[in-house]
Amino acid sequence: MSILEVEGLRTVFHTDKETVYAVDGIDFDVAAGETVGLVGESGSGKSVTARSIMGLVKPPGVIEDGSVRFRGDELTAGNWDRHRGDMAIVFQDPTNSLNPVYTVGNQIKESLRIHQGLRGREAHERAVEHLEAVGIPDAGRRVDEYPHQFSGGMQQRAVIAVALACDPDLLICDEPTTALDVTVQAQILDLLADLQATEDLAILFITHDMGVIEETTDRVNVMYAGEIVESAPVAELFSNPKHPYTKGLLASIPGRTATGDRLPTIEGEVPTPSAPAGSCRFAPRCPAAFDGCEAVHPEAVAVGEDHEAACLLYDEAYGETAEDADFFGGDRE
Ligand SMILES: Nc1ncnc2c1ncn2[C@@H]1O[C@H](COP(=O)(O)OP(=O)(O)OP(=O)(O)O)[C@@H](O)[C@H]1O
Ligand code: NI
Repeated sequence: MSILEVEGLRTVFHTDKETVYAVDGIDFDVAAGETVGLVGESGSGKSVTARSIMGLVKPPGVIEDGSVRFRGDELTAGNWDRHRGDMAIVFQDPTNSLNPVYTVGNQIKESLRIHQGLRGREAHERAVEHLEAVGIPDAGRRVDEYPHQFSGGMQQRAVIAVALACDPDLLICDEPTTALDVTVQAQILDLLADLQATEDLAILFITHDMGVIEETTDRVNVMYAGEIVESAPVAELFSNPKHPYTKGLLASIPGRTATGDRLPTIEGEVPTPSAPAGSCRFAPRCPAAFDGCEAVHPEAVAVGEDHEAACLLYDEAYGETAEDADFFGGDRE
């Protein structure tokens, strides 16, 4: 059963200069106990998606269209408060998530008080348990320490403990390991996998790193300039990528392409979507683009079992005219 359903979500920013279609009509679901990935380069709309789900979009941003349902309850009708303890979010930088003037324990206890009505001794003991559960050694002592006394990795563990103290069903992780060094990053990913198994958590995992996606997720949504351009179960996406953008992201994983010491990367960067999509937003960077791509907006079509891509190469009406070349270094010498 899906606990989160996102349908036709459109979140725009009305700035003085232009309207930014940061999230432009996306659909995806997260089932109970499942880890769903949202991957794309910087500026593709991942964080705005997370904020939209959590009800954290602030002016000049507005959810203009679509639906976000938590266990069937429409959140965009202003119902976020009813689900405050059901969903939690962990951001990239733990230093911004922890309050420097309170002990780590007090921040967990605050969450326990609000969401579970626990106080005093009971809250204290539970806070220690939460720190132990996220792998903080000597938790009974460290519960009374301040965030600055924790290393970066320990701070992110503490942030996760605070998030879990409200006993959520859905945890959104927005680049939770990007600010950490590689070893610590791996430890945090292991921790999330363990927690998911023990707490039966659903996780929406946001990252720009395809390597992390492969290790962490069950299902992947690839995002580009406000749109989901491909979605599939993780093994299918990695063995049988369809969208040229996905192929480009995969080719940039170190060690994945056969030879050569230079990583093939996609040239250019994600454009700011400042007009409704009338064409493929990836076309200007796409090695497989053909005439139709600049004129027609591609809709998502089935390209395999439980696998969709929004690319004219796979649209019956257009794909015939294009050549499905093996670009991005498939057989590079
Ligand atoms: N407050 C804002 N005002 C105007 N535009 C915004 C605002 N916040 C985000 N955007 C725009 O929305 C788009 C998506 O941004 P978002 O932060 O969601 O990207 P992202 O995929 O999370 O990137 P990153 O990997 O860098 O975190 C970008 O074009 C960004 O400039
Ligand atoms: Ni982001």
